[in-house]
Amino acid sequence: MSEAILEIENLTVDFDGFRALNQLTFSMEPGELRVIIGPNGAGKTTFLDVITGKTQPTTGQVHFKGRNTRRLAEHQIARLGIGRKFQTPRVYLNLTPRENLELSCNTNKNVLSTLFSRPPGSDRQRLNHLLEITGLFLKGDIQAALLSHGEKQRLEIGMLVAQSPDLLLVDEPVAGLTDEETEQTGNLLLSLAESHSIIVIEHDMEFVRQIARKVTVLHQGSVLCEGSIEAVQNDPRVIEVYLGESEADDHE
Ligand SMILES: Nc1ncnc2c1ncn2[C@@H]1O[C@H](COP(=O)(O)OP(=O)(O)OP(=O)(O)O)[C@@H](O)[C@H]1O
Repeated sequence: MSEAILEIENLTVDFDGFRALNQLTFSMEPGELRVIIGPNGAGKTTFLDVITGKTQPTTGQVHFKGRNTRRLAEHQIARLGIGRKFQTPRVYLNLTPRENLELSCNTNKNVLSTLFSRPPGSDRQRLNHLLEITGLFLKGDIQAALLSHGEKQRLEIGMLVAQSPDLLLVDEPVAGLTDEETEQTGNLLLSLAESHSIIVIEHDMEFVRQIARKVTVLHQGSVLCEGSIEAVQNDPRVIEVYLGESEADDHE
């Protein structure tokens, strides 16, 4: 078995006395596409926040590619090879998808030099490849403002990939998307999974079924169970946790 790309031991995060993560232990192999689910407040976002260095754990360790990230700042962790996609797309709306991707490929360049110089051949090939895998090749030269919400989401995933991270963290990528856009985003993540390790947080179970190989269920800041989507959905502990949540919703 190869060395884990991400190894997390006994992670605890306390916010003013509230325990958001509780002795959480998690491990992931290189090349895995792991989906994390869990009811509201289970700690999913906090989990990503600790991996990226945005939140410091109260206790516990995160090792990325064998390196303890404890004393590293957010930008240093990003540079080690962790890229994060937030829920809302953050693309430059007045630039084209191609220009957005080019800026991300070369973070040393600024907007003006990107707009006024032609990229060398190898970069052009890479940009074309990114436009192809995100399904934006035919829209590569229109203003990004004209893209649909789903296309903007895929563009932002492409921008993340342009920075060549080893591990992609993707938070609720299909919230607010149509069924067709959801499927396209799923296909994009599946094709990226051939060459990246990916963690996806998602509530949409249809989408989870489309992409998931292994699912981790979080509950009250700890791992409740892990396994295939079928195993997890039939696990009585998971059923109980989700039933409890929908009963609470009914009483709101
Ligand atoms: N900065 C903070 N200060 C205090 N409590 C916080 C803070 N951040 C998160 N929490 C609490 O920690 C718990 C876990 O939050 P988190 O956002 O990680 O859950 P989640 O699983 O991502 O939930 P959701 O699915 O609703 O996004 C929640 O009860 C939340 O209110």
